[in-house]
Amino acid sequence: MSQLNQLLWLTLGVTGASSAIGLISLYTLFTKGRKRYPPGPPQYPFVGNYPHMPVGWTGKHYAEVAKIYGPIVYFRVPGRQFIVLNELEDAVALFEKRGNLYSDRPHMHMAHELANRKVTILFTPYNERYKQYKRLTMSVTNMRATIARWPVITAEVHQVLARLLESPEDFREHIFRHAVAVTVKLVYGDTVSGVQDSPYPQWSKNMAYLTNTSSKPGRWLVDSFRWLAYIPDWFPGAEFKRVAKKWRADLDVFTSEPLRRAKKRMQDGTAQSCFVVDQLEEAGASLTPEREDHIKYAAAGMYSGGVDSPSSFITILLLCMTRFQDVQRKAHEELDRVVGNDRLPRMEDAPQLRYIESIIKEVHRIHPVVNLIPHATYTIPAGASIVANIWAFTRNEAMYPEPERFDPDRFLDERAENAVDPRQYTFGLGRRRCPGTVLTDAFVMLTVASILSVFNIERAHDEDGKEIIPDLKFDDGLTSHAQPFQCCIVPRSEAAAALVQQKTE
Ligand code: HEM
Repeated sequence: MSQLNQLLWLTLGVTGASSAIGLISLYTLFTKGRKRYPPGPPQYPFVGNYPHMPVGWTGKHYAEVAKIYGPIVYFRVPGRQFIVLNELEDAVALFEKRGNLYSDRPHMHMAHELANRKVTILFTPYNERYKQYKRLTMSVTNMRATIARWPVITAEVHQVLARLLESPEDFREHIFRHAVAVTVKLVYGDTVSGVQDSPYPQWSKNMAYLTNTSSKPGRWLVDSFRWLAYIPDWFPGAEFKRVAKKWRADLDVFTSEPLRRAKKRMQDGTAQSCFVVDQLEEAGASLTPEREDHIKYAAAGMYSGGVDSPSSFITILLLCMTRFQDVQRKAHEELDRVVGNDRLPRMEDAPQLRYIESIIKEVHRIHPVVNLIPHATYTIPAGASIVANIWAFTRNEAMYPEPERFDPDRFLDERAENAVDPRQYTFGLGRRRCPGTVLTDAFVMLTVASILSVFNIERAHDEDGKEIIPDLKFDDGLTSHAQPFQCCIVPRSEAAAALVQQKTE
């Protein structure tokens, strides 16, 4: 049901009971104290800046608003306040230099309470429980642990190359399953590649949908009007409560079932070393329910974060390769020079693959997978969302001249001095910065180098034989994805295809 319909139903069914006094006090709330805050669009009575805030996580919109009101923009909607930072220095000053005050998460009632996401690391407030999750997560994703798992990642990369050879038209699904396979292997020690009826990809899809939809700004009236949470499930317009109930159940399966399976393999003596097995073994007889709970949710945080963002990123990179064929040609030249034609790329090649690395940086910049990053503050206005507009940082002309141009050379030639590596902020800033950066860099580098080493990413043709040049178009989720596009993934040579077959026979 559309938001407008929800509003109508709820207004008829419930708001009818609210008194004029309630409306007057809301209006007062909106109009008083306005001067203390940064500039922003004028607020309307009762709804504040609702009309200025599109549903969804679109950084470009807020960058446009910043052209009118300046780099720090203030918005207010009933029950919530947002300060959007459009310049990198401001985000560094708050999230990094004053991290003790700006590392909480804004409270989104639908996501946190009704769907129960408050127990998972991405949504957890900045407290002791969060610190336990982070410590456990970093034990898998730090540099040493990542290097120790290079063989696992490499074996999975060979698997995805084989899938792309078999059915290149399903490239999106293959890339998604590749991210699931790597993450599930590292976190739960279970195998996804080659298992036809593996439930892990579907659980990941459910979780990505839940994360993106439950947290969509402006999507849920209950985020602004918390009293709506108390209306009964059967009430007209209470569809959101039924949705939330389903999401709670999905979240429970997503967090509990992979752990239960790992414990079963431990009992059967077939468990492989991985995050949960190592942690449960280390705790041994002294495992408390609280510690098991921390392990369970730290694992689920990685299972969730390790799939949607990396697979979206690699898909966007393939979109860019389809569109920018000259860039792909230069990548092929580098791979032929560094890796040659008689083997597949290895992790050890990474330091020599400087052009591939600059493509990865440019893909992070041209469309950051996470456009807007919300933290919350304990300072005035307490509980307000302080949102880093990552998309706006990528369009800063002092760092990136001609920012709309896709040009990996900006990180290699004389412009490199000012071109801040976008990974410094596309993974977030400060204490909540993504714990998966090192792991992502290794995973992405080997996957991308291997795909480009074996395949040409060519443009599809329409029925008149004309090349289809895909547009750079994306959805507005918390994790943003490329809209559907066509490309043809073709082996560069028979020898390249044979290399893949040898590795996976
Ligand atoms: C292209 C790949 C990735 C991108 C662009 C990305 C981006 C992000 C961003 C922007 C945040 C929020 C940071 C903040 O609030 O300041 C985040 C959080 C997180 N990411 Fe990633 N991420 C990626 C890969 C991964 C991987 C591979 C893992 C698996 C370990 C992971 C696990 C997490 C977790 C657990 C959090 C929550 C951290 C918190 O709330 O404190 N991410 N990520």
